Amino acid sequence: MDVASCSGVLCKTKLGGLNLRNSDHVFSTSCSYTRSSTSVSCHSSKNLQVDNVTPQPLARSSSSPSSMGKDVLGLSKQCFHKRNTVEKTFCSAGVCIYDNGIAVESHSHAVEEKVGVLLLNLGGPETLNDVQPFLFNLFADPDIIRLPSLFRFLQRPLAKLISVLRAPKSKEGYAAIGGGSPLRKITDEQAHALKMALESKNISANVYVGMRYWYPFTEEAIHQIKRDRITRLVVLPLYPQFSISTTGSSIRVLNSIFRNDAHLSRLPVAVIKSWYQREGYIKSMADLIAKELETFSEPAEVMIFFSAHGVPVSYVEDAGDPYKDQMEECIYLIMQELKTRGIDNKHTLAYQSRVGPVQWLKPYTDEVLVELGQNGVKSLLAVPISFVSEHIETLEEIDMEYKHLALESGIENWGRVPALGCTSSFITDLADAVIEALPLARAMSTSLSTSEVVDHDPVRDFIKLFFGSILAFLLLFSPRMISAFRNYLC
Ligand SMILES: C=CC1=C(C)c2cc3[nH]c(cc4nc(cc5[nH]c(cc1n2)c(C)c5CCC(=O)O)C(CCC(=O)O)=C4C)c(C)c3C=C
Ligand SMILES: [Fe+2]
Repeated sequence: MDVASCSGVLCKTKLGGLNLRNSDHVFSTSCSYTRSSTSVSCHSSKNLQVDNVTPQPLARSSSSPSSMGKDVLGLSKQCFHKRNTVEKTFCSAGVCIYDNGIAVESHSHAVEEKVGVLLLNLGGPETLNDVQPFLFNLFADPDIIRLPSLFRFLQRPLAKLISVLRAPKSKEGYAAIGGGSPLRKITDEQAHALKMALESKNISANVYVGMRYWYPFTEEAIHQIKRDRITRLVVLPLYPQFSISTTGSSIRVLNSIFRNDAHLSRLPVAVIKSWYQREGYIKSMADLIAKELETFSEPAEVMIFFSAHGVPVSYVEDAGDPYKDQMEECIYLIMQELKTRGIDNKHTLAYQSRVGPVQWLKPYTDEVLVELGQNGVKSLLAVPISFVSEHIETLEEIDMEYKHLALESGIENWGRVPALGCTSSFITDLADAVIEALPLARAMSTSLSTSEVVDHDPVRDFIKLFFGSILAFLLLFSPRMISAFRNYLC
C-alpha cells in the first residue's frame, strides 16, 4: 500500500502482517500539533513525516542547543520541535510522536512489506594488522578531521601520515585488550537481540550492521538491504547522543549512497538521530549504576564519575554539534532517575580520549581524576556514557590507564559500570524506538538541493589547488605543525 496515497482521518499502513495505525496527524500533508508548552510542526510533500531532526533536550536548561533550527548535516528537516518543558515522554524516540502515539494492531493477512533496521556503528580493527588501515579510514573522514575547503585535497595524504604515526600507540592499546576490537562481535549480538525483541513484539525485520570505518562497512550493509528487497527501513545509530563526528558522519554517507541510487532514493527511511532521553535507556543506565554502587562498602559515599568520549571544542562552538548539550541532559536525566530510587550520590562529568593538537571538550577525564584524588575522594564509580558496547576506550583507557591514575592519585575504591551491550531492558527499548519510527519513514529526495550541487569550474579549481598546495607546503614544515603532529603520537 502506498502510504503517500493515504488520506482522511485514519490511515492504515500494512507492515508484514501488522497494521500500523496513526492518527491523521501522521498522514496529513502538513500538520501541526500543540500541547501545553510543547509544539511540533511537520510538513511533508509525501503525506508522511520522517525524523531527520535532533530531538530536544528536556526540562533542565532554558535555551536550545546551538544546532536547533539549523541543519547541521544538510538533511532536509521535515519536522521541528520546540522545547518540551512539561512532558518528559513527548519526543521519546527522537522521532515525531503524535497526539495519541502510534497504535499497532495485529492483522491476519500479510502484505509485501519487508522491514529492515540498519544499526550504525563505528567499527574497529579486528587484528593488529588492521589498525593502521582502520585509522586511515577514520582520519580520512572529513567529519573527523575537518579541513577548510581550500585544503580538502590534503585529507587523504594527511590521513595516511597521521594513521602511520598513530598506529604504534593504538596497536599497544588493542594488543592490551586481546589483539583487536570487540565491536563487531558485540554489535552483531545486539543486532540479533534486537531482531528477537522485535519478533516478540510481532514485527518481523531484518537487522543489518553498517560500520563507518571497518567491516562490515555501511556500504556493504546497504547493498544487502537492496538485495533483500527491503521496502521500509529504520536507521538506528548505536550512539545515544548525536555528534557530527559519529552519527552525523554515518548519515552523511547514507545520504550520498541513497541520493545516487534510483531504487534507494524511493525507499521509505526513518532515521533516529539520537535517543539519549528515552525512558528505557535512562532506566537501563540507572539499573547498571545502582547495581554497581552496591558492590562498594559504603555506596552513598561513592562519586559517580561519567566519562564521555570527547570531541574538539570547535565542533560544539563553531559547527553547532549538539553533543555536549545532549550529554549533559542525558546525565541529568540519569541522576533524576537515580534520585527517584533514593540514590543521591555526588556526580561529575569529564571527557576522555582526546587526539591531536586542538582543544577538546573539558574537563579532561585524566585531569579530573587526579584532582578528585587530591581533594580526598576515596571511592569512585566510572560510568562510560557515550557508547553502548565495550570497546578500546572502556577496556583499555578506563579499566587500565584511568584506574591506575586514580589509584595513584589517592582514590582507594574503584569501580566501573559495564556498557549496556545486550541488557534486555535496553534492547527492548531500542525495539520500541524502531516501532515508533517505522510509520514515519519517507523516501529521501532524489534531487540535489542547490547548495549541494557541485559546481565545477576548472580554472577556479586549478587556482585553489595551486595556492592551496603552496600554503599547505609552508604550513606543513612550520614548527607549529611539526609539534601538532607530535600530538597524534600520544
Ligand atoms: C560517541 C562516541 C565517539 C565520539 C564522539 C568520537 C569522536 C572522535 N574519535 C576520534 C578519534 C578516534 N576514535 C577512536 C576509537 C573510537 N572512538 C569511538 C567513539 C567515538 N569517537 C569508539 C567507540 C572507538 C573505539 C573503537 C574500537 O576499536 O573499539 C580511535 C582509535 C583508537 C585510538 O587510536 O585511540 C581514534 C583515533 C576523533 C578524532 C573524534 C572526533 C573528532
Ligand atoms: Fe573516537
